[in-house]
Amino acid sequence: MGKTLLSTHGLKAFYGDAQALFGIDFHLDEGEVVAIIGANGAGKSTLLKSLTGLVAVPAPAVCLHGQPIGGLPPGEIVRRGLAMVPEGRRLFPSLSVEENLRMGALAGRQGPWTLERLFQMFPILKEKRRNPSGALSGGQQQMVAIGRALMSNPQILLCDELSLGLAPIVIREIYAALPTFTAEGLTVVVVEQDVSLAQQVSQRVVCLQEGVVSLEGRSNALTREQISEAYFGLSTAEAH
Ligand SMILES: Nc1ncnc2c1ncn2[C@@H]1O[C@H](COP(=O)(O)OP(=O)(O)OP(=O)(O)O)[C@@H](O)[C@H]1O
Repeated sequence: MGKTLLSTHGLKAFYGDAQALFGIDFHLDEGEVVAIIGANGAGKSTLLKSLTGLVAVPAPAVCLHGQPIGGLPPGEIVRRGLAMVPEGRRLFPSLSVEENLRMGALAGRQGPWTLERLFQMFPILKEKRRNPSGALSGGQQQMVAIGRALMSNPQILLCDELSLGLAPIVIREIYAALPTFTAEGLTVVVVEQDVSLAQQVSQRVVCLQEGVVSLEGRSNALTREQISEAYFGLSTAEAH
């Protein structure tokens, strides 16, 4: 595995007075796919938002290539190579597929990801390039959201619940694109509610529980019991 690209150090995050993260030490090595799992409200989205400047955190709490980036404006963080596919996709529904994709390039960098490259990967988007994105199916909209993030040519792609509301066959199709991203040198984080899927698509799993890391390990080495305990705070035996 490559060297550490991104790291957090005792990361705490707040919404007003309410604390959501309680000292997260997280790291991301070059080229890996890491899955973040955890129950509703565990802090998964808050972690991603803290990395991308959407939730303000102290500068030294998040480092990219060893440089503090915590609390930088989101646009600056995109320029430094982090891009997020947000939960719920957050497209501009009245804008066309192509316009949504081009938005992603505005704050970004030069690199391998162009409109043509995305259209090769997701040919349906080429077919529908002039359609309003709001008229697409959920899976196609997710492809647009991924494509928009890739258009900024990130080093790190953070994906928040790609599978939300999608049929299993569509989810498989979306996740099948991950190896193409890593082959281009991308490092990927996926937040995923489906634990088996999270294990299948990643090399490493990090489980959050109530704002702390409750488990971390190789995806193929963690047992159901370990995950169950880390996820719910109960062992399987206790849960039944
Ligand atoms: N905008 C907000 N204002 C106040 N509290 C928030 C806000 N967003 C999240 N929280 C709280 O922060 C905690 C972590 O939420 P977060 O959305 O990060 O969890 P999550 O693991 O992503 O859950 P989910 O799977 O439901 O998206 C929860 O207690 C949640 O209620």
